Amino acid sequence: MKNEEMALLFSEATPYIQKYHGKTMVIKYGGNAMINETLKNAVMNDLVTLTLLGVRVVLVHGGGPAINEMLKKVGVESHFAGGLRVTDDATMEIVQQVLAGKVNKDLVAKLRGRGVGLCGMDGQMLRCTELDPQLGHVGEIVHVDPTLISSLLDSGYIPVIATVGMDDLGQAYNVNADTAAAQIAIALKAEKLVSMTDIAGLLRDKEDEATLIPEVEVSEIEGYKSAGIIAGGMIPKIGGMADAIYQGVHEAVIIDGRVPHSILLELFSDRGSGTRFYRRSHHE
Ligand SMILES: Nc1ncnc2c1ncn2[C@@H]1O[C@H](COP(=O)(O)OP(=O)(O)O)[C@@H](O)[C@H]1O
Ligand SMILES: CC(=O)N[C@@H](CCC(=O)OP(=O)(O)O)C(=O)O
Repeated sequence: MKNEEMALLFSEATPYIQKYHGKTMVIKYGGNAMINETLKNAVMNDLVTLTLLGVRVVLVHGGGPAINEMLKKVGVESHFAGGLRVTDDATMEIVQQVLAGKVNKDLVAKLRGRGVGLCGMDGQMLRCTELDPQLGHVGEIVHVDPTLISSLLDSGYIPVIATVGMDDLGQAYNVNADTAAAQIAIALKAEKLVSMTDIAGLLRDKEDEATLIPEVEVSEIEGYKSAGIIAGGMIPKIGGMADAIYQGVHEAVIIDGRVPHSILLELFSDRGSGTRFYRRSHHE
């Protein structure tokens, strides 16, 4: 990069650095975008950069593919309904082991001493009840207690959260990571919710990236749903985006986690990518 380009980059970033300084950002990193170690390392490096720029970063992670792999290894069959994993006792055990164990600690290890790995059971952060008896131990979040997250942020750490919650009796629940990230963002009164996934954003035709929908006004979501555009893992993702916007999170976007440094480009440049959600009355 030429010196001039470098200088331009910094001057373009300055207003954004100012805007996000001291603000809370909830970043959801989907299992499907954890393609390889190099990319995971790059994403975690970017999160450290964000904290050095004064952003209060909360990482909420998925791990669907890693759960699938382990379930296959131990011979437990798995099904999804409406984008959610049907979770019986055996599945719940694996979800807890993989999500709150391996996936969580692998990410913590890449945050160069700044990460603290937690799951929704810690500090009763994600209090759950059963969402639907047909889905088994899939949790509906009834309360988010952000105390533990806030105290870690105040101490300069990056909380790394696996979305396993529990009820008052200690029963574990499997919570979709996008749903949890949105509820956590709401409870923290976050400035921004970013979901990093393995696709360019919400597409009209999911096989064709040229059909990217760059902006969605939240009241349009129902129309997209009835047109069958939103399917599979996109269902809880879009639901989370809408909840966040309706409940006071200022910005919510889905970006392509496979693109190197997509999070830095989204936050600090004019080249916003992916799909941005907004509410008309709040649209600048
Ligand atoms: N309209 C759509 N636009 C984009 N992706 C879609 C759409 N409908 C369904 N999808 C699917 O949603 C997937 C992303 O959700 P998911 O697999 O849960 O990823 P993550 O692990 O990042 O949460 C995409 O890879 C795509 O296959
Ligand atoms: C209830 C439910 O579906 N839970 C998810 C939790 C992990 C997740 O959401 O991971 P991704 O973000 O990688 O999809 C699951 O069991 O796969």
